[in-house]
Amino acid sequence: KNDSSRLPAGPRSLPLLGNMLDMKRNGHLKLSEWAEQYGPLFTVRIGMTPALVVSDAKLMKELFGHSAATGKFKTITILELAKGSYGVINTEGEIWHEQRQFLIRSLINFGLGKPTMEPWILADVHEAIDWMKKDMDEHGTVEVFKMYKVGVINALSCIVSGERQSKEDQSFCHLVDAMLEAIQYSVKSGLFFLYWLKNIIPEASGYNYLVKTTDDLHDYVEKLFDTHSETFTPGSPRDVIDAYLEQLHNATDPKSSFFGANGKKNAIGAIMEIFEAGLVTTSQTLNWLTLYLTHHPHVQAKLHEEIDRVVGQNRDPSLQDKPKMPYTEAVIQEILRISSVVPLGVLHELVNDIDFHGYLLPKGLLLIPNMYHIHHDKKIWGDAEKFRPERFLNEDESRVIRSDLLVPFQAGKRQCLGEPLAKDVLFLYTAKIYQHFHTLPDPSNPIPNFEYDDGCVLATKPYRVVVKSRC
Ligand code: HEM
Repeated sequence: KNDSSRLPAGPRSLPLLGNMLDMKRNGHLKLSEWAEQYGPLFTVRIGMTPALVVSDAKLMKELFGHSAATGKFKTITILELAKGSYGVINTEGEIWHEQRQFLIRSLINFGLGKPTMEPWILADVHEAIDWMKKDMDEHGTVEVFKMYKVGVINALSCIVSGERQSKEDQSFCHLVDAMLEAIQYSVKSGLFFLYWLKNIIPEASGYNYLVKTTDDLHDYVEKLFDTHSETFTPGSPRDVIDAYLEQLHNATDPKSSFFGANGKKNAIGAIMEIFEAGLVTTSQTLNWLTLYLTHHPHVQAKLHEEIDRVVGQNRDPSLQDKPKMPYTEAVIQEILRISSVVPLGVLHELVNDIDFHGYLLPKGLLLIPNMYHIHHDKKIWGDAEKFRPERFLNEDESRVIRSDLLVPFQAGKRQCLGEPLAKDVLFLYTAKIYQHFHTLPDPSNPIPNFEYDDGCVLATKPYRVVVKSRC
């Protein structure tokens, strides 16, 4: 039954475009404004399609935990990025379930939470430190984002293909970057939500660019796959790609999502998604971290004090130090809250009608998790716009408070599967970079700019900092 009359009220919308004009720039701020006006559940229209906006963490967890909420909104990225609905992010139903379980298992088998992972990540941080010193000597300031991106892509590559990218050859990083840039552009142009724009303005909407960058990344990953298959020995997988090859090799049931040509498409889709979903989110979180720490010297000083006390200067930080470093953890949690790099999460679509808090939510309804609002709601956080890690510490600052209201990885059945990896990378980078450096404002640009480039991901404006060695 498709009865949208039982949806909660929301702002008035235009025919054909719905509320898209209001949401075109900084849509998350508009949705936050509407949440103040209409409350935790309200309806907007993406083009002609109704979407329920959920602006309360508890309701969001409840709704996204429902199995009917595991469908996906068919954005341009779903239709183009994995060349159809393949992989994990872009699939639904049995295929999604099978692929998600397999990817989680493979990530665990090849690194996640394993002692082998830590030296890989630390090797990249050491390299980032050398780069920063070099950049500093040559230019007097450093663009940290460049280093963070290379480091994160290497951490992901180690698990996926067992290889690190050489710092001289950043071709893979550029491919992922170009595709992510194309997605950001498609959000700004409206194409991301209004797929039909591709037929009217394929160039101006960024459609042609999106197809090209997606094809380039797809071809690169496919080649990686094919090269792996030349040296792969069944029964001895070396990394995530080998694990897929093994699974494809053993798939005999034509109904399996690992079988035949579709099996390979799912595998390539999933590998592309690890980089698409993991790179920009994690590296932008680190980028925000350095921006905030640089312009909040008292927070940086407290972080330095904790690192010096627990780790000292004679060894690398380790994940085992985490429980003894509540301030470092609180800084990371506060960055995840204040930057909200994925401000509206990923849009889902209901696969069945459901009753929810007195409303009949129809099949096909889009679901928007208003995470930015949840993280910036003054009723919850008080001084929400202030960077204050202490909000995540108990009174004597000896223990981290884990808040149910912090939901950067979304919630429910499709919650980010890279969360543990992202958290390890964030911890080791923060502890190692700030063990080694003070970061200070660029003297030629000393006023902090916390504005962002809008899109699926909130990116900092480009900035540079001065780094000063502490050892
Ligand atoms: C700070 C870093 C990260 C943030 C903020 C983040 C955030 C998110 C969010 C909001 C979702 C949507 C969940 C949903 O649809 O319910 C998601 C999904 C996903 N993320 Fe992450 N992510 C991060 C890092 C990573 C990393 C490092 C990986 C790599 C393994 C990754 C892989 C994925 C995948 C494969 C999905 C799709 C899950 C599914 O549809 O079942 N993410 N992420």
